[in-house]
Amino acid sequence: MSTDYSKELNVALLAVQRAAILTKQVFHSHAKGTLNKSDASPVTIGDFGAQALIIAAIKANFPDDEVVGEEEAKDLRENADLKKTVWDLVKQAKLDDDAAEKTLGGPIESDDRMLDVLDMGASQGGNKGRIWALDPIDGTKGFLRGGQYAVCLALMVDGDVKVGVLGCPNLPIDDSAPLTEDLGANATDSEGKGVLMSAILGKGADSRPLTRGALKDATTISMKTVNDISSATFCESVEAAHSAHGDQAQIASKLGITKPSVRMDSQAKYASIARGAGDIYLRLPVKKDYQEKIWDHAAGDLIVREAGGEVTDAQGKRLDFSVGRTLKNNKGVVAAPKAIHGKVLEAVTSVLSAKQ
Ligand SMILES: Nc1ncnc2c1ncn2[C@@H]1O[C@H](COP(=O)(O)O)[C@@H](OP(=O)(O)O)[C@H]1O
Ligand SMILES: [Mg+2]
Ligand SMILES: [Mg+2]
Ligand SMILES: [Mg+2]
Repeated sequence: MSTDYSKELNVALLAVQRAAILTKQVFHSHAKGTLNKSDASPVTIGDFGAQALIIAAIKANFPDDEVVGEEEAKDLRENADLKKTVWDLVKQAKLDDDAAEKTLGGPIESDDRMLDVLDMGASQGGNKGRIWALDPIDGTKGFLRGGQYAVCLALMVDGDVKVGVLGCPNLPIDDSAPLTEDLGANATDSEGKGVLMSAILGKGADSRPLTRGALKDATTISMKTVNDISSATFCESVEAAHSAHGDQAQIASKLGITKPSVRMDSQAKYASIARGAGDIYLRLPVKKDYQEKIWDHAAGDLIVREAGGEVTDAQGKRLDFSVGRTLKNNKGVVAAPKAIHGKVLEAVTSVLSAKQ
């Protein structure tokens, strides 16, 4: 096993690239096979298929690694039609490059094996050993609505994130494309779209086109220097239930920001600030008891930090990925370039303490 994580990164990049072939196919089809999960959030055939493909690739290369994946096979075990639909998609999703496809272990052998592989995402996480955090489609609501979504994969070792990859099919390839409101709605994966970002701890962050997932073609990315916070661009969730739009508007106004926020689904927010298309990402809790999921943050947290940012919770604590499937030690997320993070956090504290 490599100690510089280059093999892990290579596998993760290719696995995310392959999974995105599947999600893009579903994105363009009318029937997305949407089901509602027990917490009333949606899951689609794209989520199931992408999770199976990525776990298969991880297990082919690192059989002893564990995976904390968002989805499970239960619904497919109970519904033969759904299982067949997902299997038809999974069978077809292949990289053009034979050598790369071989690196991922080739296709999954059978539909039953696909279900077993999907269920290998049941790790409870923790602070010991090698554990991957996988969100096969982050921003499922955005995916369904034609907004941003991301295929997210990160490797943690002893609870610390070492490798992070975000595949964003609907973000511009061009790192300098401005972050505009229309990237949040009516997003497409037409020409010029589709970016794959990554980071290895201590080695910086990169971006490359999603169609070229290998290590080649990478450009280094970094956050923008913000000389005047009042001109910063801040982004937040589209879903008002996922973060407190009202509190975030007050924080922005305290910082003198007059531009409206850019709302977009998924970890595309982390990706966008990491490359300086936006500057600040705020995610303040709506419900006190909601615990953020590690797969919603692991890759983005590392990519932003490696691009020169700081990511904390609303109290200024680093996100703690070592305590299970959720970030139970943290509330909220505040991500910004290192130089201004302290000022942003001051505004967060002042707005939140005024609410008590
Ligand atoms: N009440 C809540 N507060 C915060 N996040 C929530 C939430 N309910 C669901 N989520 C998470 O928000 C994620 C999407 O984040 P965003 O709002 O930034 O697009 C969802 O990921 P999935 O779409 O993978 O399920 C889900 O895990
Ligand atoms: Mg979900
Ligand atoms: Mg998610
Ligand atoms: Mg998801």
